[in-house]
Amino acid sequence: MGFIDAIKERAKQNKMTIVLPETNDRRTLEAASKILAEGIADLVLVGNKEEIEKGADGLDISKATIVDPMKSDKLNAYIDLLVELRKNKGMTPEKAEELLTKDYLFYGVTMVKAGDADGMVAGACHATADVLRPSLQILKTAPGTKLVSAFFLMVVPNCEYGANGTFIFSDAGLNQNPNAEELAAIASSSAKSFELLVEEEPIVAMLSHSTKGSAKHADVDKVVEATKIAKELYPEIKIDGELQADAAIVPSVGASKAPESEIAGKANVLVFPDLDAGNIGYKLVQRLAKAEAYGPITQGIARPVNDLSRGCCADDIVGVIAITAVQAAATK
Ligand SMILES: CC(C)(COP(=O)(O)OP(=O)(O)OC[C@H]1O[C@@H](n2cnc3c(N)ncnc32)[C@H](O)[C@@H]1OP(=O)(O)O)[C@@H](O)C(=O)NCCC(=O)NCCS
Ligand SMILES: CC(=O)OP(=O)(O)O
Repeated sequence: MGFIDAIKERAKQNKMTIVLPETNDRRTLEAASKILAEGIADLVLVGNKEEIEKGADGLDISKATIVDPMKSDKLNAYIDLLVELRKNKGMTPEKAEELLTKDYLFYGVTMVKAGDADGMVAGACHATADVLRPSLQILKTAPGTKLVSAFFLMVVPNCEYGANGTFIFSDAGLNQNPNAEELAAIASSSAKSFELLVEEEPIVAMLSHSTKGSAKHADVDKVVEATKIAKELYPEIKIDGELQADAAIVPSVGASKAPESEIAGKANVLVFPDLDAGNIGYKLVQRLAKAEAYGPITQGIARPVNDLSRGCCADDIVGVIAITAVQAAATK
């Protein structure tokens, strides 16, 4: 069974409730109809009932719960919750009502915070910052986590590298220029996410344009330092760096460029030095190698809220909803 089919089966066995706020997006409604037909999760669609039903013409979304913020009997409780959580940041009841009724992302995240949904998926028609900012502000980080980061679960067809072509690419969505400590934290979270979602041992490569001193630059020094920190803080993780991408995943290149490394040539978790590299890298593999790309999946938020690329298709949304359900079940 392939990666995403295995995730769907796991989601079906422990059904979670996922909220979808982008109900004006046809791909989201198509994904909703597939999720409900396959029994992968229970869904809450946020928006005006008539408009959603019109947008879903020809699709069966009858098993979804539709919540209209303007008519919701929870609105006052959510206003109070938002004010309580953000009063130090200037949140007033008026602002909270405006956010909750006009911005469905805020309504969805607040539902998750209140325990009325287990997770949220959005981003088909909102930029990543607009999806992640309310999530970070309202849900905050999981216990024991300081840094939230975001990865793509990549499934590359006909690929012998990684875990039969399955990889985590991290951080490909959130932290723009992580320092060495932050890169080490991203490596640790990504290893845990790989274990949870792929159910295989993570083998982590800290990527660079240099392999074991082949190039000299401050950017290389950052990755070397991050690798040192990660090895000290997380001795249980199989990790090495700095490695170029070919040395990280291709056994013959790893053996030639980094013969002492136990990781080189075997990596399945690729930690990129910054968001430029991670985001550009995932999109190239997705488009040129025709890989499935699920994400950006967040790690380290108290409850799962996951993002999408605006270039996604309905099946990508189905995959991210199933992944969100598995993350939610693991933390419930
Ligand atoms: C996600 C993002 C919007 C956060 O931006 P920001 O400017 O830090 O936002 P804010 O300052 O409003 O922060 C919001 C809250 O999140 C917290 N936060 C921000 N980044 C965080 C992180 N990585 N981990 C944990 N908390 C974080 C802040 O501490 C803040 O908390 P507070 O409001 O309670 O004090 C920003 O990192 C971003 O734009 N990233 C790039 C996204 C992107 O364009 N990706 C490319 C396409 S996938
Ligand atoms: C993940 C990502 O790059 O998102 P978008 O394509 O929407 O900018």
